[in-house]
Amino acid sequence: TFANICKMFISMEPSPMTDKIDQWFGGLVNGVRAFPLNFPGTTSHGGRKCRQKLNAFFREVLEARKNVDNCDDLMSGLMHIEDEQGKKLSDEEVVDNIVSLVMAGYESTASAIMWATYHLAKSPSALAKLRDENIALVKSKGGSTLASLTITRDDIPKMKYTTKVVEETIRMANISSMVYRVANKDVEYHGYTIPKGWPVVVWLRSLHTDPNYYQDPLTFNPDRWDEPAKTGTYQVFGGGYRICPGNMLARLQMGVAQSRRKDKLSSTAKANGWCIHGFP
Ligand code: HEM
Repeated sequence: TFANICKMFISMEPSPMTDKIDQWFGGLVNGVRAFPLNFPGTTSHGGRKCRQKLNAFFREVLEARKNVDNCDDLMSGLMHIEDEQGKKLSDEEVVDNIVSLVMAGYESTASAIMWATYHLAKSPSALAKLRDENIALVKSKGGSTLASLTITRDDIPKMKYTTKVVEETIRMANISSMVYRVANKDVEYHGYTIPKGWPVVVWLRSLHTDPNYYQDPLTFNPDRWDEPAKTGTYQVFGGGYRICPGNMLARLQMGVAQSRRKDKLSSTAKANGWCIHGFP
């Protein structure tokens, strides 16, 4: 996947350098999730260093493009895009967009697919239902094996159980466990006042595991999505103007990944004694 990202974003072919960039992104993601202690040796500090290396690298690519740009990739698109007044993005904004898009769109979906694998492996009944749906889909398209299944847009509405698996996975996995906001007016909350202008961390994970909203919240139960969540209680992709713009793409990618599931996951899980570890 990362090799594809490098091709699409900066027309770069796989090389030892792309491996290095992948590692820097890994370090950056760890740093973002870590406690923000910025001194040498901490994960947060390591993340900041990775970010500096990424900035320097993408800046170099961008500078080289200023002389000759015959590429048809994301960086080129960002360099040339103009708003209604003809204003272009600054160099810093181009680099920031590249870094945030890779961070937001790559690790997030990959982690979510990993968590789906984990939960399905621990839940043989859910895996069996998913498999039944996939096999029915294969047959409806005249195929005989899961490997032959190619999902098209028309298939998506038929993948009802798959959709429930996807929603239940992202509810439980909470890949983005929080969003950041600023209070735009004084807010009273449980006897406390959050003054206007204060930065606030909205801890989404507690919302999605609150027994007031989700019965038996730590149990993986895709069928709970037979009923929609109560308004405001499901914000895996954030909300409002800043809602994740990749949310439908992520759901689609996760759904397609589920269509190739084998039925041997549960024995692998048992053999390996898998257990849940929260994100740091
Ligand atoms: C399971 C996968 C994903 C999850 C759980 C997720 C979750 C989130 C969350 C919670 C936010 C913050 C929204 C807010 O502040 O209200 C966000 C922002 C964002 N996401 Fe995602 N995301 C996922 C996949 C993706 C993908 C695939 C892309 C792009 C290809 C993407 C691009 C972005 C961008 C650019 C932002 C920043 C939006 C802004 O600040 O205006 N995300 N995402």
